[in-house]
Amino acid sequence: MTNPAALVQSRSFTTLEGHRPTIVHKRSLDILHDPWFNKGTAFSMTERDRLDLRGLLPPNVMSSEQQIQRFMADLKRLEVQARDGPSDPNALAKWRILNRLHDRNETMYFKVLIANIEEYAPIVYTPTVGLACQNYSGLFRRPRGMYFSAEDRGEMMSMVYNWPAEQVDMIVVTDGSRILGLGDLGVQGIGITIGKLDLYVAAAGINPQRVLPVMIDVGTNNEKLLKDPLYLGLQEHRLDGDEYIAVIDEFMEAVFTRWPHVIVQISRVSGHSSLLQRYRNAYRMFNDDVQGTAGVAIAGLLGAVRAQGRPMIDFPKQKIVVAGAGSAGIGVLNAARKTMARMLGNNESAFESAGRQFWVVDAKGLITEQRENIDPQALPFARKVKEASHQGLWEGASLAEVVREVKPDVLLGLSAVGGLFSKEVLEALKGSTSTRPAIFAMSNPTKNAECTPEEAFSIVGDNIIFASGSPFKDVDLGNGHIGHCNQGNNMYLFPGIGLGTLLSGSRIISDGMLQAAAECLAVYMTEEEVLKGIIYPSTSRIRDITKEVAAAVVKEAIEEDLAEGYREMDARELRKLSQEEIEEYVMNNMWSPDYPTLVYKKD
Ligand SMILES: NC(=O)C1=CN([C@@H]2O[C@H](COP(=O)(O)OP(=O)(O)OC[C@H]3O[C@@H](n4cnc5c(N)ncnc54)[C@H](O)[C@@H]3O)[C@@H](O)[C@H]2O)C=CC1
Ligand SMILES: CC(=O)C(=O)O
Ligand SMILES: [Mg+2]
Repeated sequence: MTNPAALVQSRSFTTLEGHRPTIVHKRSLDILHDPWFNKGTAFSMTERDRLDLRGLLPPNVMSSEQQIQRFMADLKRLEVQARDGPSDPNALAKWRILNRLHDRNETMYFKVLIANIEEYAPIVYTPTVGLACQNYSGLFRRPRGMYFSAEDRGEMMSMVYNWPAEQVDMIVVTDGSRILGLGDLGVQGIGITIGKLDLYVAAAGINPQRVLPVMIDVGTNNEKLLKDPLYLGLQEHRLDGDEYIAVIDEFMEAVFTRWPHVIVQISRVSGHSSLLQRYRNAYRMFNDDVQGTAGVAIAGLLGAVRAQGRPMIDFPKQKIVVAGAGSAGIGVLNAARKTMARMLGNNESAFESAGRQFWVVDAKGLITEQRENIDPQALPFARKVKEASHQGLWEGASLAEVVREVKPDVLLGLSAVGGLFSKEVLEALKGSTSTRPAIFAMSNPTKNAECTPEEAFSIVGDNIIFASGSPFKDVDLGNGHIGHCNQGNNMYLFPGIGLGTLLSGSRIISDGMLQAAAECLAVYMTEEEVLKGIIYPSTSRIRDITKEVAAAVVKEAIEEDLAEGYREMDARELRKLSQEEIEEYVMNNMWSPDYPTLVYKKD
């Protein structure tokens, strides 16, 4: 609505050239992607509202001086090479190069990623994505995804319309509170949602135009970030309680109003279990840290039983020590107990006796019923004091003591404490009663792994099963033998759970669908591979395993009568499909990175 006469007039009143407004014929992302007009984080709040930019930038408005400071700090940091452990000193540089390609040409980016997934999954996902999140204020260039902040309360329903895509299939959302095992990274946690969605595209073939990374910035309790003048997020302490829930409620309502068929994957949020219970029957959503991790661990635990040359049905006999009773650990414990109970007859007494197979150690040691202020989630796994004392154990016994007394078949870590499986703990595991003890050092990123495969094989012995959350190289055991290092990461499940849910059209993600996904992964490896100690596929097979997982999820949704169909495949047609046809249907709906022919058409 610019009046040219008014413009001419305003010119005669202003003395400084720079005070004249610039007329733009663009809005929203088109401005952010235009180097002539883009101001990045320096767009003021009123400009963000005027130009439909609200939600497309991190919430903290920066001055141009601060922007330059941030850029210079980042440039200088290059000189002090950012390292992610000894494995790859150039990891962050690779992340930047890939990120730039992602911004320029998505088709080419995903072609590169899919063709070299084994090499670049560790860059766009764990471990390097953790480093990228830690350095995000410096690495931030072109925004990707949406930001909803505590200050956007009351506005979210309109803000979602600032996103340019008419259809969104997959949202991964975080509040940045617990990024991998790296703690509270606030707004910088957006990086993990981008990394997870990269895997949705690369592994599940979700169309990249239909994915949306989301950061819900409710503040941060990271004191360093609260004081950093260059931090991009809200510099307030985190909201919690009802205020926190109200923000997430508003977000969920907004995205499901605009995109009723979207699937929301919650990742690394603070109110993990209550949020899951709050939304799982109302929305198409799941929590990958709780449910995805549980499924991957179950598949691995069953693989470890097979690797001992025993049938999977022997799983309920396994003695399992779990280090870490947070969202991931409790998710695994509940799922493992249910799986055992099902194998034992699925009744009350089966469930009771399954519970006795677990010993849980957290930061305060062994959890028994004597624990003060016990987390209600951990309570079902607390050992009875009398039983513990018969075993020579007590409330708060150390991990090494527990391993020494229990002599477990499995030692599983989800503690985020690097090196927790110390020499003493691994020495104790040598006393395991298993013919082939299994070690799952599942914490991410690399430096948080409870132990390395070298430590495990060299201390416990060659005849073990080893898996870690972040990738490590196999170990040369000498004499031509290889100690396999499996990657036990929820990335083998969440893309297939999302794709299967999408293609089935199920309105919710049921326990049965999650169980079907885990069972599919558990039987994916051949007997021969499992006996060699290979219990998870290599990343190079992630597209294939994802297709299988998605097909298993579709099948289960049909069996549970939840499938409502997708596009022209309605519920009736879906029900007629054979197993092979379901797989074909899944494959035919996976996006591939090929250039389409473009034709210009006026709106
Ligand atoms: N491999 C995978 O697919 C996944 C791995 N993870 C990893 O699991 C780790 C934990 O994640 P969350 O459960 O979300 O964290 P959390 O913060 O909710 O829980 C951490 C738990 O570890 C316990 N802990 C701390 N110090 C300990 C010690 N010295 N000994 C024993 N336990 C100790 C704490 O008491 C707490 O129970 C992270 O490193 C994360 O990256 C999480 C999800 C998936
Ligand atoms: C893999 C993953 O989701 C985590 O470490 O949190
Ligand atoms: Mg996670």
